[in-house]
Amino acid sequence: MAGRKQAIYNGARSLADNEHYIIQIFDVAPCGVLVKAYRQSNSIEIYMPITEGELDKATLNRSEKSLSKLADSLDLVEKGGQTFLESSIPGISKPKVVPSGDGVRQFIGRTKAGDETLPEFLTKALAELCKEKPSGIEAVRWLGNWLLENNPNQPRVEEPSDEQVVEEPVDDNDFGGYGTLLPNMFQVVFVLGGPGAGKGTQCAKISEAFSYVHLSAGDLLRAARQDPNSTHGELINSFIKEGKIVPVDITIGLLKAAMEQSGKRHFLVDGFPRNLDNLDGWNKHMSDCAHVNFLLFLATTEEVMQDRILARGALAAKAGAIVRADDNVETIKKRFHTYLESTMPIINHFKSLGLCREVDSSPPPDDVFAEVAKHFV
Ligand SMILES: Nc1ncnc2c1ncn2[C@@H]1O[C@H](COP(=O)(O)OP(=O)(O)OP(=O)(O)O)[C@@H](O)[C@H]1O
Ligand SMILES: O=c1ccn([C@@H]2O[C@H](COP(=O)(O)O)[C@@H](O)[C@H]2O)c(=O)[nH]1
Repeated sequence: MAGRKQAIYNGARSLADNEHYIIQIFDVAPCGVLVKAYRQSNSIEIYMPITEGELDKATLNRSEKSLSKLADSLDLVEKGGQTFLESSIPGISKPKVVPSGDGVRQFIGRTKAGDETLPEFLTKALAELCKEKPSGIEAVRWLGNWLLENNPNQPRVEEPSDEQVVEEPVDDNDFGGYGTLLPNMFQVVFVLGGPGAGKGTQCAKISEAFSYVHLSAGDLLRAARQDPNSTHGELINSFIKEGKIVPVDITIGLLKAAMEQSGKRHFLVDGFPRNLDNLDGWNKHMSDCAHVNFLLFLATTEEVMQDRILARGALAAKAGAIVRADDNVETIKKRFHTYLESTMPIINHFKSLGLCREVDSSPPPDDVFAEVAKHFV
């Protein structure tokens, strides 16, 4: 199409490889525009389609000024061993690596169909087909019906809002976030802040207002500590009393099991990842099944946090409830130390990725929530 159509923009410039390129933009309305960069030295052409939606988001039109701005914003990027054109204008999607060759096999291999991978699901379907032995076109019809009936990803009546999201095509670029977002993945917001910053309080409000499942890593560890079947009870106990961070394999095991058992897709992971070991463990065990949308950071002073924790302990004691083993001045000091030394670098890491949403959690709970909610709408 680009070859036969008249370009609506023609220009020339050097790109990141210091080679000279002819840049042309073709109008392919109503689909959008097509950018072509032609490397003169070896006649290589690189194309970049831009949809009408992206043009709208980027507030670009087909005027000479807009097209020139678009052409000036382009550069080359390398992804997955391929060279793409990329625009620095917000609203225009970043190029995606389309799996090919062995990448296709890996992509299909890790795509989930319920609790199974896609190849496992398809193997089961073919095994059922062999048992039934329909012939001719009937075999195709039978297999189609079986896949439709047994597809674990089809919308379920009891989960309309979550499933609706799962069914929609997901655009990683619109979404941003940490890790690759594939259909059916868990979607996660990490919630961090110092001890007593109000993470649990805000998570309760978010989960109520926005249908997220609240998973507190601390609560899961405390529950596992009490579980007579858990082999880690004593270890967890000693780590919590010392304000130290429990080895990640234990915490990830609890988080992953809770996510899978919930049958839901959207989670607030409260109080995790608390250190580099936690983040590495997450990347190792969860990156193929979970996408982190952003990190919510509840920030307040050490004084406020200490007052809140001590008040929480006093209130529990007064009510005859169990006082947390770490809600005492001695352990609070150790928890602050761990927070500053190990957790702040994780928060700063997410800041550097542009994925940290910070809210001052010093005001009363409802005022904090009014700010927090802005990040979820
Ligand atoms: N904005 C707020 N203003 C006043 N008190 C608050 C506020 N947010 C939470 N609290 C109170 O402070 C105490 C600690 O809050 P919360 O349990 O939500 O914090 P947390 O960050 O989850 O703590 P931890 O890390 O110790 O689990 C609770 O008693 C809670 O009721
Ligand atoms: O990922 C985690 C979360 C928590 N811990 C330990 O539990 C306590 C209490 O956690 P809260 O989030 O404040 O309820 C924390 O001090 C750690 O000792 C953990 O090890 N890993």
